[in-house]
Amino acid sequence: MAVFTAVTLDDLTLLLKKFPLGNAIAIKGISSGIENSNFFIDTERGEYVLTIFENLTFAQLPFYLQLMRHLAERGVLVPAPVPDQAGELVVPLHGKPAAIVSKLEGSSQMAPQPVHCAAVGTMLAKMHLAGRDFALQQPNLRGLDWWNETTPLVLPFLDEHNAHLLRAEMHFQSAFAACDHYHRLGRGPVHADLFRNNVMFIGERLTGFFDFYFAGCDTWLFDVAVTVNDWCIDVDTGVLDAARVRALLDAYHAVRPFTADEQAAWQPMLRAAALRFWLSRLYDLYLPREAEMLTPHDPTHFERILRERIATPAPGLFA
Ligand SMILES: Nc1ncnc2c1ncn2[C@@H]1O[C@H](COP(=O)(O)OP(=O)(O)OP(=O)(O)O)[C@@H](O)[C@H]1O
Ligand SMILES: N[C@@H](CCO)C(=O)O
Repeated sequence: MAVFTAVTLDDLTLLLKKFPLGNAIAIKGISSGIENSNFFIDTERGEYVLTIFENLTFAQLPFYLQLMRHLAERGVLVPAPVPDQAGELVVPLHGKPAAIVSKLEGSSQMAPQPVHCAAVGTMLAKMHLAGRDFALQQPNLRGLDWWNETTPLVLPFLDEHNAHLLRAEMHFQSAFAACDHYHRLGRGPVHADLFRNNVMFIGERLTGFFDFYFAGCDTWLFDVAVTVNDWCIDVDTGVLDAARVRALLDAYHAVRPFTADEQAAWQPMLRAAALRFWLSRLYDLYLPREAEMLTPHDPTHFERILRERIATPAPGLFA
């Protein structure tokens, strides 16, 4: 159950007085999700999603919501935030920041085939291109600096085998981030968490990307690597499925062609993307925040993926 802050129909009626959405008709808590309180709301103008942000502050939210607005205005399929009568995208509700966004149709595709991966690749490339003229800047808050801060916090909890892997990979990634071709990689706003559960489909048609609350400015290739490490694997082993990898990468390449620098950076970037989620899952498991209310995700999944990416080269970005 992931409604941490309750909202009644009366609360919604009051809130909607500030929005051009007509009267409130119904509100229903959404049970999935571990970060925020989410609700489907029915209004006289249609169906929307209301989110109360449990951890992000008023100051942090404009980057995410304005990015979603920017992308939606450019035809990228993402929830469009609804401004209130004063033009604000973030409003207070029960003392916490809240936002209303359009509701995407469809559901998550948790057993993707190449056709789904191709649709994700196409939309991801469109998103990267559409983000090029986005004015706000925010670093990826789960990037190398955060890995450096987090590694010493989780190391004491690891056995020698995993501690060795983590130290060695941090060493490898620090060298990678310092090399010339890394600095030539294309950059911009990235989703940075585009897992199967953050994309909607109706059948084979992609209807939208959502949950932008780990977005930040980073290399586009990092976003591709995060996405491939989730969409194109056998979930039990972490081994890449060549047909799905090819479908996703070819579709992306057709919209925004990969560069030679990206090709050279691809194998280390897949490792970086695995490390990022291994670390965050270790952190959530061993150092849970006070407000954390649900079971953390299993870190061993990403330990397995990291070991597999080190052991087995992935298919290249292009032929
Ligand atoms: N714009 C939207 N349109 C349709 N459904 C949505 C939308 N936003 C959220 N949802 C639904 O709400 C659920 C929870 O949302 P979300 O994943 O953003 O929650 P969270 O607590 O931020 O998540 P997470 O666990 O992924 O960190 C989603 O699985 C989806 O079913
Ligand atoms: N996608 C992340 C959770 C944060 O959305 C994970 O699987 O660890």
